[in-house]
Amino acid sequence: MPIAPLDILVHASNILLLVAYSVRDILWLRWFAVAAALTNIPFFLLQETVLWPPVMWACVFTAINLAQIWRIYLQRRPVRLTGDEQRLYALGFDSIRPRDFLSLTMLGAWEDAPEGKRLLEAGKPAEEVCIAIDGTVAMSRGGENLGVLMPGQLVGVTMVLIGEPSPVDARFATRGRYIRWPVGRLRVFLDARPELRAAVLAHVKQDIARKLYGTKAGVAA
Ligand SMILES: Nc1ncnc2c1ncn2[C@@H]1O[C@@H]2COP(=O)(O)O[C@H]2[C@H]1O
Repeated sequence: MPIAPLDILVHASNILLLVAYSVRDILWLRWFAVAAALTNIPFFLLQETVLWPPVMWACVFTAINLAQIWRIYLQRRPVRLTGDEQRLYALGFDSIRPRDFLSLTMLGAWEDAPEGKRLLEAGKPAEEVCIAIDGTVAMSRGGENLGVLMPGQLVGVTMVLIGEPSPVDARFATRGRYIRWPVGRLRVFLDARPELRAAVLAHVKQDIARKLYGTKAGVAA
């Protein structure tokens, strides 16, 4: 059976669609789907009576696929961390994927701290969890010095976990720089991302264990 020249477009389009359904990467699937639709459109346009409905639907599918392709490229962009983020990442967050880590830091706010800046007030609940990347944080209770937290250690996390007011004051013993996350926003954010939540909780457990046993990254008296 001879193949009409215009029918070649339909065959080519369906072969492209076949390839689209065979690939495993969603990005390639969408590119082949776009190619299939664009190959098919001239077939409908070149009929004696132009077949507008399939042309219109092919355009709709192509637009959706192109928008999704754009989104996938944005998601797959290499992650670039700022100086602060790189420093924090190196301070013990390297078990978290850089892209997840970036979304976590974007939720927080970076601040410079003068010496004496208070992060926790005895008797008040911790509303924020903080981590210094520079400077040390001294803890005290009733004037008694309880030790210092080093850069990379969480400040306020045990209070957040047990839901009780802080028994200690925590203040920067030196000038420093730190990131802070409001507890409420952090909870909502992590509840929607179970994998990242598990990774963050693993990090929290390690942090608490180090504080408990006073390892080199733990509380220094
Ligand atoms: N009674 C205490 N004695 C010594 N350190 C404490 C005491 N209570 C709390 N801390 C420390 O103070 C820190 C405040 O931040 P975290 O809750 O992350 O972890 C807390 C502990 O490391």
